[in-house]
Amino acid sequence: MENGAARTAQAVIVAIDGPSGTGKSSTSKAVAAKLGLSYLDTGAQYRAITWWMVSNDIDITDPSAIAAVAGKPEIVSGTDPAEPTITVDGTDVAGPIRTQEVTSKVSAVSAVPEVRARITELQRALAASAPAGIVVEGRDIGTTVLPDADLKIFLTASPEARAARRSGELKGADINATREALVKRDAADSSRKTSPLAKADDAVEVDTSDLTLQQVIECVVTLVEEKRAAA
Ligand SMILES: Nc1ncnc2c1ncn2[C@@H]1O[C@H](COP(=O)(O)OP(=O)(O)O)[C@@H](O)[C@H]1O
Ligand SMILES: Nc1ccn([C@@H]2O[C@H](COP(=O)(O)OP(=O)(O)O)[C@@H](O)[C@H]2O)c(=O)n1
Repeated sequence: MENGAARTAQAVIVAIDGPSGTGKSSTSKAVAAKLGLSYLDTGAQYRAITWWMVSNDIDITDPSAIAAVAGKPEIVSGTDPAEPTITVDGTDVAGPIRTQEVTSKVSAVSAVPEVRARITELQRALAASAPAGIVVEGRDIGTTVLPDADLKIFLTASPEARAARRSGELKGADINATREALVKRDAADSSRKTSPLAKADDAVEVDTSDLTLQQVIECVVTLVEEKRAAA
């Protein structure tokens, strides 16, 4: 990727991918804050376009109906890791994109190629304009969105660990139901035709099942610092 005029000499692009509950958001935010980088949660963008589809009564079982309106909503992401924001047509949707309804529909919407093309364009533009560099987290960042990233990390964790973390967040949620929903979403995200959830060949895989969040953050910070020192 070409560095724009506004970027520093050491601008660094970090791609963090992996399934739900592996620690992508928490790790990416903390690493970006610690290193003075921007931060982009690409899952929030797919959730935002899904929220718009649901709010506008688009039939999400019909990929052509989704494709026909994929260009309509204006999705804007704020990339400060201390205060990430997401708006759709000027409305703050940080809360509404986390509902059970959006979570259960996001894989179907994000499988539509026109949706991916639109969102990928936004992601590349944000990465190219981040002054000191950026940590971008998602499912296809290292493979498709930013294949020339300076560092690629693929986070994994057992379904049990991931379900325990998620049901800790969703107070009172049944752990088995949470686990099943996660595994189902992983399968949908991994099996779609257009840029599925996958580890890039040159990504460093980190199994976070038995690591604390702090250990994962330190591991990624060290990897970024090593890359910078070698550049
Ligand atoms: N290594 C870890 N050990 C324990 N809990 C973790 C770890 N990493 C993340 N968490 C917790 O698990 C939950 C899901 O993490 P999150 O960063 O949102 O994952 P993802 O973005 O991959 O879905 C959060 O509540 C987070 O605090
Ligand atoms: N780069 C990305 C990021 C998310 N997504 C989709 O968006 C959904 C929500 O992503 P997320 O990161 O918010 O999910 P959680 O891991 O936070 O539950 C995923 O299940 C994918 O369907 C994607 O297709 N590509």
